[in-house]
Amino acid sequence: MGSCQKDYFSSIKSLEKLYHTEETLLKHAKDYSIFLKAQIDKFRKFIEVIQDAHSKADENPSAFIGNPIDSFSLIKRLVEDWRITKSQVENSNIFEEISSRIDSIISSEEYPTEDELTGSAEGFSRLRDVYNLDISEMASGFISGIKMADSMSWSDCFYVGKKLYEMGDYNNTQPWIREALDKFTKNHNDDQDSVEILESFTNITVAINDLDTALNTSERILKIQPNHKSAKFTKDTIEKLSSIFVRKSNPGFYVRNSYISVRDYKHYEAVCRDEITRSPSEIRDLHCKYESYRVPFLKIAPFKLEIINFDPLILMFHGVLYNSETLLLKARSLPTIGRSKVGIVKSEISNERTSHSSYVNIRDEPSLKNFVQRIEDMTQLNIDDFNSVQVANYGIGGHYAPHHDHFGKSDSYPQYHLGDRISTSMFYASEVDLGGSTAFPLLKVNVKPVKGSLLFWYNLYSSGEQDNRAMHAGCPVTKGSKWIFNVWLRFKPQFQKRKCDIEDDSWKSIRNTKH
Ligand SMILES: O=C(O)CCC(=O)C(=O)O
Ligand SMILES: [Fe+2]
Repeated sequence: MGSCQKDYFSSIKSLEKLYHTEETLLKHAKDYSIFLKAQIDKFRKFIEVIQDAHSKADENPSAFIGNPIDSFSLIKRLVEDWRITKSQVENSNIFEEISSRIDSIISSEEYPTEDELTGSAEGFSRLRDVYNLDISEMASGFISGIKMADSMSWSDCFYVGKKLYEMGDYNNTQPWIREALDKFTKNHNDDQDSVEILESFTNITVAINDLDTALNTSERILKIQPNHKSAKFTKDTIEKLSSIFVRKSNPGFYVRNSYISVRDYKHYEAVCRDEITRSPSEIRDLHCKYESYRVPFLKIAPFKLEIINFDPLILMFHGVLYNSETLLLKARSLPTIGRSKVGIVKSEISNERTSHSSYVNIRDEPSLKNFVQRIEDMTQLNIDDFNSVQVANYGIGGHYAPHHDHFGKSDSYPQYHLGDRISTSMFYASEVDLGGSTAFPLLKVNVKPVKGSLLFWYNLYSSGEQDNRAMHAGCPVTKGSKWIFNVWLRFKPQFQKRKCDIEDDSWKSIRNTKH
């Protein structure tokens, strides 16, 4: 041993040194156990929160996730919280088994992606915009005055804000971040653990130019850590700036999606909210009737027809879709259903239209023979060239911004020789719990979905000119899910069916589009 011998046992001093070494080890061990305990407490809390949510859903999971708050929380938990939990478990090296189990779920193909969380947050902002919802109310689980879910946590609200920020929707970012901060402040004391969170609040509020909030959070950080560099920098900069400029408490810029031309969009939103409606004299002559169109079969079972608008004609036929037909069309659409696209020639995914859709070839389905016949009976149009039904499904916050079903100016659409889309026949294939109506902004008409009914309208004047008054939209779905089946018939095969005016009556567009 020679010179290597430390002779600890012979030296109190040396033993004392060892004692201190062990003391340090012990401290490390304690730190480690505190860390583990904190991890376990966090983990337990995480389990409790999810367990809590699941026990409420046990009886009827589909009703539970059928509202925007719970469905957002579910996706957020899957996309964010489970990933974080997984990495915490991994780091502690203790739960390798659990980690690999979680991993196999997280990496499975069905697992929601970041895009889903983004889409869900975007739906939130749309609901708020279109229905003028109050964010605090939403965050406490209320939508349009109805209690739909438990309160959202501060981090749920923060993630909504963060996602909206990433999407460039800065105007909607601020209220969510402020709501998150309010919740965080109510439920936490400012201590060392808060610093990182307050930093995130500071960063995002600086980014959206909400400098009042950024100043508040950096001052709070400095109370906990007086030498915190970036908080100091932020505070100093804001104070310097405000000695030069008058500080605004609102974000200094306003960005929304490019398809929103503000005036028309505001008008459409007001029609969705039933804030803009027709006057009593405009609706005076509307009525319901039994209609058999001189078809012998319909004499026995006439259509229940509701006239929604006279010019342009909008009709609603009630009780014209059987459950068996709904199930069949949905089932046939499922293998190919995907995110809806817009544009006829070069169609692409857009947040103008946030639904899923696909086409089903009805000529392949002998059991849809009556369904096809019914379309002919209702529309009184020629259906020889119609072969496929578009099946579309909207989730919460899903919508279709105002648009025309006619082809616009393009002459390169499919089967051009058949002419433009003369009419739309749209079946409502589900009840929608809240929202999801079909709005005709220029006509101030807002039709609520009724399962099993068909909404019919013309997109062209009888002269064949495009009738722009028929502009329409699918208002965002607030609760539940919306299914529709679309049938578009073409102009040219109707030459013997719809009396064709020689006069170009497109001037009506100009006269009737004022609002
Ligand atoms: O969802 C709606 O109510 C409207 C759908 C629509 O306009 C379309 O699919 O072209
Ligand atoms: Fe449409």
